[in-house]
Amino acid sequence: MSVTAQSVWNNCLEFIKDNIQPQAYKTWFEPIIAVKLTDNALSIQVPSKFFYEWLEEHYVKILKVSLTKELGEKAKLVYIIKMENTYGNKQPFTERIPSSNRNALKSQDVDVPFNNKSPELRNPFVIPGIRNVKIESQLNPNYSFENFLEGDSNRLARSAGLAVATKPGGTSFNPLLIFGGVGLGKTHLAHAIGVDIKDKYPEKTVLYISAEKFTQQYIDAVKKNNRNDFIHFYQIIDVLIIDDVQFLSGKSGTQDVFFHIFNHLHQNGKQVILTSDKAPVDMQDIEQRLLSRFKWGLSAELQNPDFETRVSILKNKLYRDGVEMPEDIIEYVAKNIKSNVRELEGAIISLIAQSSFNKKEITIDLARTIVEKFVKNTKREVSIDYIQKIVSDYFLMDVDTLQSKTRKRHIVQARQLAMFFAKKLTKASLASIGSQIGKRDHATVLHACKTVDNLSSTDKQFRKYVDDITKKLSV
Ligand SMILES: Nc1ncnc2c1ncn2[C@@H]1O[C@H](COP(=O)(O)OP(=O)(O)OP(=O)(O)O)[C@@H](O)[C@H]1O
Repeated sequence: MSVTAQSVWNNCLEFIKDNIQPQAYKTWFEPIIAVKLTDNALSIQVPSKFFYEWLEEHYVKILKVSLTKELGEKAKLVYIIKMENTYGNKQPFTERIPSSNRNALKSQDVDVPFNNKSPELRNPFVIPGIRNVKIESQLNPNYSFENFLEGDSNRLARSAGLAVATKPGGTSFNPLLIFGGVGLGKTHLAHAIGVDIKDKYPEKTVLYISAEKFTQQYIDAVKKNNRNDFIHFYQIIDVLIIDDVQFLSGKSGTQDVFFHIFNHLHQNGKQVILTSDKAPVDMQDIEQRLLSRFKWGLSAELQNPDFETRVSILKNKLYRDGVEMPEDIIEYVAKNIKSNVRELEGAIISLIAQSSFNKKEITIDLARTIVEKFVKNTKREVSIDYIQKIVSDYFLMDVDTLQSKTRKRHIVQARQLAMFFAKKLTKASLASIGSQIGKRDHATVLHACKTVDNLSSTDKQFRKYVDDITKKLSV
């Protein structure tokens, strides 16, 4: 039987299949097409540069062993990269890697026949299209379990995190969704899990990414026609940590791609960790099928820490920073800042800074001034619900009336003001604002924002509404 590119490649595939995970085989080897066999060189066509890069980084050894078995010690592999269909042209076209490159390949020593990586393709975490962004694990080693202090408010979430870190993908906490209010430690805990997994299982690919960055990467990938590469990239991660998933609200394209990535990871026993500022039942504008996935594992809440936990967090911070502080001052701060650990830490840092810059002794009086100023100056996170409540109270109506379908002028104006402030003070998308304020579409919200802008520069009374509500919302 004559030896063809196909027959050589089939034999290689049989060998490779026996030696790697079925899913990896399916993802990285099934799409390859054997194209040509000349002398000792087998040319294979791969779907993209990213694909090529991945093979080189992860499977070069097995490729070398299998091909050497087939073609002998002088075996060489040539990649042909199939370009993606960039300009709406239905016909895909192929691009050979530059001949100079191929020649270099052929002239290389047999011991390194596969070592043909071009430097720009070295990093497997570079998604084509966002080529210069190095992703790595993105974990912050300062956010560890040791310095995430335990209390009643976070015991469940912390223990679940520890269990996941011990056996990623192997517990029923998959996904693990950590939710809670602003500054309560969601990001810290999510990192701690990732850091611990990396310590215990250095070979695992762990990736921390904010939902916002994930969305941006996806938009870029779509723009550059790299959607499939984007999906492939995320599908090979062992532990995927996505922070602030509520950001996906109203972004149906990103939700859709995340749904596919999530399913793939989950089916393959990979761990998914999510954080959110609200429980799944309270998430707005997230598709039902995705919400139901979020509920598959464990949703663990981080609540406001109690007084004792707040004191321990402060003491721990001071200890780590090597600063001593009288007990009554620590207690004063812990008593007065209750609902946000970031503010708690911020106040103590300001206190230390003030006392050292101004050479002032740390007294209760100084603590009082700082805590007052600090709390006053801290911009509170405003929710769309809160905005609707403030606006409807201001116009002496209830929220249902503000959201109703009526065209009565003063109600329409109240609704438009609520939309305007939601756009100004929250990160929600126009679509999400519209759906939360009376189930309107994004165009209505856009129109509302323009109307409020126009009216406030032409109508004195209306300007007063805007100023009054601004004041109420900034208290
Ligand atoms: N239990 C804890 N022990 C020690 N430090 C904590 C604890 N909880 C929160 N912190 C600290 O509080 C700060 C805020 O935490 P983090 O950024 O994780 O909050 P978050 O819930 O993600 O906030 P956001 O809602 O703004 O995203 C961090 O410096 C973190 O280290």
